Amino acid sequence: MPDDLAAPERAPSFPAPGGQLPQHWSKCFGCGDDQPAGMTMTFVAGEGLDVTGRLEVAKKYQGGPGVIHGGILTTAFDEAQGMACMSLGTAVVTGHLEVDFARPIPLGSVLEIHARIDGTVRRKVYTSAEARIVSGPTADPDAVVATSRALFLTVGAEHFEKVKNFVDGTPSSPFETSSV
Ligand SMILES: CCCCCCCC/C=C\CCCCCCCC(=O)SCCNC(=O)CCNC(=O)[C@H](O)C(C)(C)COP(=O)(O)OP(=O)(O)OC[C@H]1O[C@@H](n2cnc3c(N)ncnc32)[C@H](O)[C@@H]1OP(=O)(O)O
Repeated sequence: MPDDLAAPERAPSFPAPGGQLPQHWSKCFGCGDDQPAGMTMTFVAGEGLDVTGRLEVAKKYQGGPGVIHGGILTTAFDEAQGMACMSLGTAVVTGHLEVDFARPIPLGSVLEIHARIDGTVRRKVYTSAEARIVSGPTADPDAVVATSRALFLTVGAEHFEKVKNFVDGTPSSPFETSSV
């Protein structure tokens, strides 16, 4: 974490504390409602540059016997820390993300992930988050079961220009075929 972190303003477009965040993209695997395979995470704004996300740990997310797959948990952190960046009012993408898995997370549990912006340097947005099991098997809202740190980069609309024709998984341009 750099020493010269700036503390950004909360964007006026960010929901009031306790308010539900909109999906950032309906086909997103993490939060979209137009993504049948997705995790349908939901998010509530915190008091500052932070959010609390919720994930129901479905059977299909199994990695080891009875527990969440580490990649799914990593995805949940990516989504939560990205959604915290919504408080800046600009689009971001993940540059780097690391996770510490502290406790097993059983299938059937409900996770809450509290994620925040720690500060910014130019386009770099430093974030962190913790996960807790708030209901279901082994629930203990005081116990942190995993933590994450991630670096996001703010991007403009041009970042998505080259890939925008692939949103439905069917390349239409420049290849004009779905076999590519
Ligand atoms: C995703 C949809 C967003 C929709 C937006 C709606 C608005 C809502 C807002 C918010 C909600 C968002 C919710 C999202 C949740 C999910 C997010 C994901 O999963 S995103 C997919 C995975 N990530 C990628 O696909 C990136 C692929 N990588 C790239 O495109 C580039 O590498 C990119 C943009 C990350 C950086 O490339 P450069 O050319 O723009 O920037 P350079 O000049 O290389 O770096 C700028 C600074 O960042 C540092 N930097 C870059 N990458 C770094 C890294 N990996 N580690 C450390 N530093 C890094 C560099 O050292 C440089 O630092 P110095 O300013 O010079 O100090």
